[in-house]
Amino acid sequence: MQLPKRFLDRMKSLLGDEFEDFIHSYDRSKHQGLRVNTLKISVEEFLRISPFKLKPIPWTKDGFYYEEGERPAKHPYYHSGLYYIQEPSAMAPASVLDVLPGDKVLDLCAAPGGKTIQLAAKLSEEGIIVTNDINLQRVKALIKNIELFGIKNAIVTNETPEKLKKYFSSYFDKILIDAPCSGEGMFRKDEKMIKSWERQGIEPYVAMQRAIMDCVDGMLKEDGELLYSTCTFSPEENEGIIEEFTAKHRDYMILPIPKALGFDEGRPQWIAGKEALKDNARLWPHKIDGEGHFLAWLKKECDVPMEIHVGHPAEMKAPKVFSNFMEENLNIQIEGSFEIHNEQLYLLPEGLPPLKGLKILRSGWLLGTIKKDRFEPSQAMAMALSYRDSKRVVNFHGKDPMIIKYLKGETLDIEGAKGWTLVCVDHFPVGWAKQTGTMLKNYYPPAWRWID
Ligand SMILES: C[S@@+](CC[C@H](N)C(=O)[O-])C[C@H]1O[C@@H](n2cnc3c(N)ncnc32)[C@H](O)[C@@H]1O
Repeated sequence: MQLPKRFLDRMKSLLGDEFEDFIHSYDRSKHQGLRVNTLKISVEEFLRISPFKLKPIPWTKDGFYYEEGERPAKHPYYHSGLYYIQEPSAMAPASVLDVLPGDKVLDLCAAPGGKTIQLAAKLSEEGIIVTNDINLQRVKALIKNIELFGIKNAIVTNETPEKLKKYFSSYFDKILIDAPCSGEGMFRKDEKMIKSWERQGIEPYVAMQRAIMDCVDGMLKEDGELLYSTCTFSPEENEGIIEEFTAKHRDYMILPIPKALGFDEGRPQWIAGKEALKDNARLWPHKIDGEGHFLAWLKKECDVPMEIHVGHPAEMKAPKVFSNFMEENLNIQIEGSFEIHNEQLYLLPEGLPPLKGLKILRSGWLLGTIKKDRFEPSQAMAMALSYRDSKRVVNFHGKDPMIIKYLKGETLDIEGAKGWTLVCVDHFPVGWAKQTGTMLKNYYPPAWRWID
């Protein structure tokens, strides 16, 4: 791999004796990881049914290395949202941020959503995750992942941090800023990053990171926590940003990130910064089985806990067509506050402030479309149900060729009682079909179809 000379010279002067080890890591192969989606399956159960040989990733309970040559994205279990494929070091930020069920969480730079899915699993369906990205194309991938992984309590926005700040004043318990960065830590994984680095360098990213960080304080509650992460080595984008932020916001304390997992200390000496920056973590490709990352974990301190009052959207009961749909097709009652946007019915998470004026692409659980007196259930609904919730289920074994036919969008010659039918692989839902009596009409979304 041809690394830029400017990059090598800088790393050599920063790392000194360590440089040789660092540079040799580029001759080793990259590591592949997957993370079990605990919203759908426990780690123990997944390990029991896993078709792959897996080895634990030390810094996250649900993450595993898989071996070279395996193709987990080409398995029906991937289509049922049982796991997300993610670079192992990228699992660290959401693993360190201490998200608890019931928290209100912001993932500010979220697309395509690897960390959102991890944070949502920690919420265990209680609380809210607002997941945002400034890039609309990337938000589309984020929405697909929200649906595939069965997340019901996400608000997906396509906004600037400045605008979000106006709506979510002192609202969040936890904020993740997985900042846009120069990507030096990803050179081994993705050589395209080298070209982009040569074109842009680090300066534009430092400016973006500063602007983003300027907005987060207003959105975090007192006593709340913030995790800042990048996948780059340059001190200006890492310790430099945290030094500046904590100098501006004296009520923030740097929390120590445990180092027993192979993580290294932050390097205040590289920017003449304060000692406390050592509590940040650096993940080095020559010290762990993963790519380069930086993590800073901060807490906003307060003396007296503050009561935050937020407005609530008007309550709306389930519309009649949806109640009829539930009665005919489900074994459960979906209850709460509903909202209809462009014929689409959503179940809203509880405790939202008024959001009129924000560019929202998903508000909670998209249940389906109301077309006059008909209700058509969504893929997002299928992916967040359990097979027990549906009155009619067709279940295929993971190795049954019929499941691939379904995932390819084909009609299946299977007889059964008429009505909406949840199609499952080993009892994990993958989508809807409509049973006509003699066959299953396929409702698997064309954009999600299996391609050989
Ligand atoms: C490192 S990537 C995020 C990866 C993501 N957290 C994940 O785990 O899948 C950084 C993201 O920040 C977004 N971004 C850049 N500037 C932003 C801004 N000012 N506000 C919000 N998002 C921004 C980019 O579009 C990009 O998707």
